[in-house]
Amino acid sequence: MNAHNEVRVYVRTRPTAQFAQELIEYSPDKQTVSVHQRKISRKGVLNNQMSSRSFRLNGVLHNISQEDVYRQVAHSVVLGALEGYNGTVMCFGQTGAGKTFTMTGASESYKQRGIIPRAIQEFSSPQVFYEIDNRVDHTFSVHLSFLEIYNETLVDLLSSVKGGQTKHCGTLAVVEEPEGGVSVKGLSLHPVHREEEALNLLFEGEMNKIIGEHALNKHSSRSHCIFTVHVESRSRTLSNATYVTSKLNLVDLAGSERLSKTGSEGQVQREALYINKSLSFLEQAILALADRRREHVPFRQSKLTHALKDSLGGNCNTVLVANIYGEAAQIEETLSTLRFAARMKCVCTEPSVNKHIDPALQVQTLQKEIQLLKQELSFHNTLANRAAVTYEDLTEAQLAVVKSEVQSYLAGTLDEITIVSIRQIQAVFAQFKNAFQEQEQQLKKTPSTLSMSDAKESVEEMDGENRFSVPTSSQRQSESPSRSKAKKVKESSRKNGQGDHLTMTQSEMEILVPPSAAETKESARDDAKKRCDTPPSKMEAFEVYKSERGHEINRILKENKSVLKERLVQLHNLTGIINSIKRDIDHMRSDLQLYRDERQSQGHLVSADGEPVLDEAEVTLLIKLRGAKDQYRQNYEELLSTKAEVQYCRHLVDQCRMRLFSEFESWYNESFLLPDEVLAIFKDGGPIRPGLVPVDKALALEGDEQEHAELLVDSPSATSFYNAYNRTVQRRAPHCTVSRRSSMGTDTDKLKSPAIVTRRGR
Ligand SMILES: Nc1ncnc2c1ncn2[C@@H]1O[C@H](COP(=O)(O)OP(=O)(O)OP(=O)(O)O)[C@@H](O)[C@H]1O
Repeated sequence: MNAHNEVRVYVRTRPTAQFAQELIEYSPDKQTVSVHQRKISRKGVLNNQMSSRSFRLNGVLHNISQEDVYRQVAHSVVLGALEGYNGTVMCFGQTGAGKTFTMTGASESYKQRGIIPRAIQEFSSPQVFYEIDNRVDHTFSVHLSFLEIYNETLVDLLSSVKGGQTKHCGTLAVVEEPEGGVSVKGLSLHPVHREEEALNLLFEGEMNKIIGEHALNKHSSRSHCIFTVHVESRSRTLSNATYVTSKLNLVDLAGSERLSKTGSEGQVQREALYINKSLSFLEQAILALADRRREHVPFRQSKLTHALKDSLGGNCNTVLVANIYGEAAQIEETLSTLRFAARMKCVCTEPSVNKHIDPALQVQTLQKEIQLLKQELSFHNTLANRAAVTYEDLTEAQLAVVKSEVQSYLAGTLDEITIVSIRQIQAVFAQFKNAFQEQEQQLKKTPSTLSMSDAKESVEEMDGENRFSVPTSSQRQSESPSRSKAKKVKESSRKNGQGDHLTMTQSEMEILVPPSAAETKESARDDAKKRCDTPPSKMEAFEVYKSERGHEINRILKENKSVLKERLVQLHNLTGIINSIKRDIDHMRSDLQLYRDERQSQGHLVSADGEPVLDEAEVTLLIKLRGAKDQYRQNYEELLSTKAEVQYCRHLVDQCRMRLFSEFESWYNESFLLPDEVLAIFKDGGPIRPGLVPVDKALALEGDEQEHAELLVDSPSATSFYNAYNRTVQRRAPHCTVSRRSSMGTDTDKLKSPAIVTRRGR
């Protein structure tokens, strides 16, 4: 089938003994009809001059059998319908010219059967009816409908037949389909499985047609009739959900006639008026369709044109048979019919297969596909030795794990989130989004109840013996002994005068080992009773925590801080001493040089043998210089050792602090924030354990800087800042990371480093 088709047009003459050879001439190639007429003078009298008009068509059907007519006209259209193309075969012409004979044929003679019974037969064999069970690739379902348009009224010619399917009840109406075609609402569709069933319906409909008698035809059809074969074809083997539909419209139009010629009156005359009117609208529609510049085609002017909308100019293979008389007496009507045929030939259609997708079947197909792909994935996972991954929706417990991991990651206590599936990735991103939105909400909601000065007071309250500070790297670097010396030495002697060793006994080290799941569960249960509707502020809670559950780690932290301060003082003192020695050395060197210059000017530096000569004063100076250098070296070594200890002390302090904050955060969450359902999924050995909570929130409690405190108070969950801070700390000192996944045993080993042991011994 072409993508772009012209309507095929044939002319068929009704057999007659008085064929007007001088007026109607068929070319030898049987594709052109020429009509010759005597000219009529101005006075209305015929003269001997002839006028001719030629019409080029697709074929002339003159004196040929019904079988040949079917082969030439309808066969390809019927086959197209089986392939999914819509098709229309339409007979047009003067009353009695042979339209019904062409379309339906003589019902009493099998040989003279027309296009409709032959098309039915073609459907029946071999493709559709008979071999319906034998065909392995496609199944067809065929339905028939028979519509009559009488005086602009739609009539279902098969309404009396049982077994029809009607989508809508009520009066018949032509309706536009969403996909662009048209259908007749309320018209019954009759499923057929055998040729005979189909023929029965045809004949039943024929019987119901309205027929009138007039001068030209004893059994004249007084209406337009559209016999439609609806075909649906589905693949038996393909798992895709597409199916193909088509409809084959076989149209027997009412006769075009001049009222004077039919000699009709009354009812028949009124019918003729309707018929002429609708045929005139058909002509107008054809004219519009043939003119490609016309955007609007007046299909809705009549029921006929509206019902034939997608048969005339749509995606349809359309064929017109123009039925004419051969007699001279009908030459005017013949000419008129041929003009109509010529216009129709200019109409183009765009045949295309009507593919549809069955939504239910598509869902089934996709489900099967998904199942197969899941199996494929599992198979590849097994081959690649990957852990078993499920590709189903995440359960609530799995979602809770994801949430916990994301929180830990944001808090910096988890280095990475292991990706296992797309669903998990989506859940992770959803959690990131949630976290972000929560923070945004909290920032919006939090009233600025505390001013900077209030915050400062709060910080100062926290400051003192129990105040924790995590110094930033820059702070550490800038914390020179000269700056903090006086203050820290005083503080150190006043508050931490108990000794200069790091107090890490075995029992204390155990505190740094993370609690077992059972212990944590127990403690969470104990603390659950502390829950109340409004959780206490974190600052209050932190104070309570330090004095109760976090007492031991807090004590160790304080002790380590005091040792750190001592070391810093030592470092500062040593730096002062070294600088002072260095200055002495420089002075001695310049004194020595001056002395040597003086002696050289007196010429006493070298003996007669050329050996350098030293006097007593110079020797004394040199001995002093060497002594100063030795001192310098010793102090410098001590300085290096003290620096290492300071660094290590800082690490311990950081670690203790992180631990304190982290455990406080867990305790706070479990005691006041986490709902019972979430706590319920904290199971022994399960992936979610108390303690996998953001350290950033705990860090928010530290009070070294006013800014920290303000953010903390105004927005305890303003974690972005602290996340960034925490990450920086982690980057700079990765071993300080508090991670539930890292072995705390390793951290404990670090606390026992030889440097400290050596220091303790001193
Ligand atoms: N090609 C033909 N061969 C034999 N008989 C024919 C042929 N064409 C028409 N006839 C006969 O002519 C008569 C009128 O034909 P038909 O009823 O098909 O005309 P029609 O165009 O359908 O008329 P109407 O528009 O009034 O219904 C019928 O008796 C039919 O058998």
